[in-house]
Amino acid sequence: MVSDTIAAVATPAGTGGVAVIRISGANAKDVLQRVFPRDDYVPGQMYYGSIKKDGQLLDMVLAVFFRAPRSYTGEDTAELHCHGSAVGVENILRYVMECGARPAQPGEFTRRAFLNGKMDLSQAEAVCDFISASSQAGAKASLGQLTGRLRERVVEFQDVLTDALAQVEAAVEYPEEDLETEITQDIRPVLVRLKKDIAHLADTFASGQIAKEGLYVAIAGKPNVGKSSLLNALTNMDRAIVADIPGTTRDTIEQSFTVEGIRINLTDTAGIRRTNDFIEKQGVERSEKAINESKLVIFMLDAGLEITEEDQFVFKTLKNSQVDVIVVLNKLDASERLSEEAVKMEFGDVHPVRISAKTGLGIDELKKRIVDYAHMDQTAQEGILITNERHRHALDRAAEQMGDALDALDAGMDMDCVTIDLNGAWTSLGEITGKTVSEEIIDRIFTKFCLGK
Ligand SMILES: Nc1nc2c(c(=O)[nH]1)N(C=O)[C@@H](CNc1ccc(C(=O)N[C@@H](CCC(=O)O)C(=O)O)cc1)CN2
Ligand SMILES: Nc1nc2c(ncn2[C@@H]2O[C@H](COP(=O)(O)OP(=O)(O)OP(=O)(O)O)[C@@H](O)[C@H]2O)c(=O)[nH]1
Ligand SMILES: [Mg+2]
Repeated sequence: MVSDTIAAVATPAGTGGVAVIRISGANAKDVLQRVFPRDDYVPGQMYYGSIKKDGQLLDMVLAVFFRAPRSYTGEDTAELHCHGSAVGVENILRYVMECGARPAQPGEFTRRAFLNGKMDLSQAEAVCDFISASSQAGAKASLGQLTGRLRERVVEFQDVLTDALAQVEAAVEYPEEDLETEITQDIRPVLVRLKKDIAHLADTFASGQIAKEGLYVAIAGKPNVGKSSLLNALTNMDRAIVADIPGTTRDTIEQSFTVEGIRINLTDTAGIRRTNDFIEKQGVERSEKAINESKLVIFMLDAGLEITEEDQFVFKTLKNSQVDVIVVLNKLDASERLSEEAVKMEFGDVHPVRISAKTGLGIDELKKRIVDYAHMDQTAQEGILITNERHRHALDRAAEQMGDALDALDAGMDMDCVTIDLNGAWTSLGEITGKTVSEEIIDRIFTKFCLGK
């Protein structure tokens, strides 16, 4: 494959300790030779020296050359490790372009790595996810994929399919030998098992989403129960205005924090109640929207008050939106008029967390309850978590096609039908590794990358 030579700054824009310029393509060595002349470069060895243009010093740098295919992209690649000066880097990059490279497009280095077989599509996507990970859990999930664990699993699935297909094809080819019954008996359990494994992997998407994006949690309750105080206590910030006036919070307030490496995206909402106030009404609508967009809602009650119609109104809203709920009894530092029994009588078999947003009592326990919830649907197999909608879709589709194949088998349909479904499942799986995706999809994936990657 002939490819032109691309270059870009691989490190973030601006001032830094060191900035790296990366050059990749058939002419990478020529370009390097011109900006950083040497007799030869031992691949992988770093050399210290100057970059001079028309006798004028641009920077003192470290340079390294990697020979194809032993590089990140699989092409000849050179790197210039410059001082992290915005002006200096600009000068060197311009010089590199003048010496025969052209600016790389976003994701173009990794795209070349993919096209040269250095990694599959799931690994390339994981590179992007790892860079933008905002929590330990997200970093861990993407790093697992980056090292090829998802690819290996998918290839395992495909190998099973390939074997099954070979057997089915034997039955098609020698119909007179009545192999069909025998083969059906042989492969049926294998296919059932495979379908289950594929579906199981797809199911890790719920946990994968939490790892990647964080868990979306809203705080809901009638006005003045202490929702904003709880947002401040959980995030350890003075983020939301707190006042002893019902209806203080008008708009939703979002703030993220992490517990045990899991990102929690918390939304404080306006107290929900029936109101004729125009602004408050819109606040309530936004609260309902925030609740619908959350997986988990902290339903807050004031322990100093009996349950009121307003509390029941909030609870009804939560029931309607079918979110999971943690009930919290707040203001326990002040008084306790509301008993746990009364709460259970009203709202069912909940285990309220007893807190004081003011003193911090019970906040750690509440955090633990939230983290336990995040771990609840942990169905990870061998630590692989699906974090990408595209991958989940492909797995769902493959599981569906496996189901179709089994139905065809059980209905005693023509073996050709089984072959079509199994081939379909194989193709769906191939979308994850990139074996069976269109150019457009590959384009779409790589243009989302950052420049220099
Ligand atoms: N300076 C620098 N640091 C970096 C990168 C880079 O491109 N440059 N990477 C970019 O993302 C990551 C490391 N990824 C890399 C992956 C493969 C190869 C590579 O040269 N592979 C060859 C040879 C392996 C070997 O010598 O054992 C190969 O696969 O054949 C280099 C970097 C993170 N750190
Ligand atoms: N004693 C005590 N007071 C609290 C506690 N939490 C909140 N408060 C007080 O209750 C009042 C209302 O608190 P907020 O946090 O503004 O309540 P809110 O639910 O956000 O109210 P709205 O935004 O109006 O819906 C304030 O005066 C807080 O100081 C608590 O744990 N104990
Ligand atoms: Mg508030």
